[in-house]
Amino acid sequence: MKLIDKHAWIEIQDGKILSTRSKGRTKYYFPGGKREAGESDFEALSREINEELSISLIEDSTRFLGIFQAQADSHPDGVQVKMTCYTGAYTGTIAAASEIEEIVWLKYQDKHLTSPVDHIIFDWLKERELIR
Ligand SMILES: Nc1nc2c([nH]c(=O)n2[C@H]2C[C@H](O)[C@@H](COP(=O)(O)OP(=O)(O)OP(=O)(O)O)O2)c(=O)[nH]1
Repeated sequence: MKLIDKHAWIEIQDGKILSTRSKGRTKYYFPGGKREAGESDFEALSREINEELSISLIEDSTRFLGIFQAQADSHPDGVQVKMTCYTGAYTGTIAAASEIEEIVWLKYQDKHLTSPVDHIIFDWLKERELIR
């Protein structure tokens, strides 16, 4: 089984969760990406988040949330994506950069606009009353 190992940043404000859409895509994804050789978890996460959202994550505030796995969107059946999710504070102003075309704040009822692994994350957050 092929496994795509990713880190993702979960940012909730006012009960809504930040999500992104890349150029040429229809589904919304949580921001993040794959580790490059030699990077720590925080280095990988903060690099990806800076590239996609133009902000800097603050290392001391970063907290592990959970690991979630499902079929990867836009890949053949059986390819799974594993998302290691973190929360954390940041400096700067969120603005779409590089491949990101759109940034949205989604409610639980918007879950269907996202990928399978994000459905699991939405349910997990809703059970804990972290999103509305
Ligand atoms: N960052 C992120 N990736 C996700 C989410 N849900 C989900 O299925 N993925 C999948 C989409 C990508 O097809 C897959 C592989 O990521 P990748 O880092 O290899 O993607 P990529 O930009 O090279 O895109 P791809 O052409 O391989 O699809 O991870 C999500 O919420 N956030």
